[in-house]
Amino acid sequence: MAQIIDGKALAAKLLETTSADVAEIVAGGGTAPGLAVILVGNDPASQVYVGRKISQCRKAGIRSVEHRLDAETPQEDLLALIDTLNADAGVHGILVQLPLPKHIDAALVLDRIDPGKDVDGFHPVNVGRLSTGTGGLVPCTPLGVMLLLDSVIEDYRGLNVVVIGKSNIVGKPVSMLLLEREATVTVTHIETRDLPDVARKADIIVAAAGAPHLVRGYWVKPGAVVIDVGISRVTDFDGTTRLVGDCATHELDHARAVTPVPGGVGPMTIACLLSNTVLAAKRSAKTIA
Ligand SMILES: Nc1nc2c(c(=O)[nH]1)N[C@@H](CN(C=O)c1ccc(C(=O)N[C@@H](CCC(=O)O)C(=O)O)cc1)CN2
Repeated sequence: MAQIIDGKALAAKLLETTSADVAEIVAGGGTAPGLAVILVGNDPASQVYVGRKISQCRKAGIRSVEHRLDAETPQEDLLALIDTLNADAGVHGILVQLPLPKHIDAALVLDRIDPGKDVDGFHPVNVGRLSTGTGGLVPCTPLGVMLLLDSVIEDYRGLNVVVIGKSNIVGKPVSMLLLEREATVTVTHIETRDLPDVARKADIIVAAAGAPHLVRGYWVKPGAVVIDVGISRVTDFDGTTRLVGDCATHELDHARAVTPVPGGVGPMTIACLLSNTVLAAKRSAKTIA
């Protein structure tokens, strides 16, 4: 039976450490870290995620300000709000929830965030820093994936990792983090030939394709570690809906360890957002390099 890596438990631990960090900053006379969360439109899943981010901030002692904008908000208004938040010394982290409505150029918006406040790690400066291994803020989901992997793997050197999906949010940054640990990383995507054969050579699979149950049992070599980043809502015959990942976890008994969906990578994303906010606050106060 494969070990189930408990993302909820690991996220709870990280949140405890983050809360303790915040308490220490405040006890030392510093300002509590502040996070601004921008949500444009009414996407139901985004509303849930933003709600969770705000409530976790409250629990950790992070000041959070929510900016809910109408779906029709002009791009210029969103950019102007970011300019205001960039200039606000009480705001240490700025996050624009994705996806954005179609009339808004997401790249332009993300580029407008001060890189030091870019707690999502999506700004080109932070992307560059990650790819050159020179610090910066690291995107939350890839950071969460690494912490989950660190709970079962000590030494990545020479391990074969197959990343499924080449998105800017997960596939590319997680590949950079794994390269830093000297793993041998293969990034695959929709055009990759013989994907099951490629995957079968992996010691670690990071599945981030957003394709329900794409990774079947025969794709996974015995003893491999499988991190399932995908979260899709599927409807059963009787009309009930449920969340499933990119991996057919019920076929992965021969794996060494797997993350569940829900309860794996998802909770880590929010926990890492909070720890990035504290890191950004410490850097702005120059208490950390
Ligand atoms: N600005 C950003 N936008 C988006 C990001 C991001 O990191 N920054 N990631 C995703 C959405 N996301 C956070 O924003 C996110 C997704 C899922 C979860 C989560 O905890 N999932 C649960 C199950 C969810 C449920 O119960 O409905 C789980 O996997 O256990 C947290 C955050 C896209 N947008």
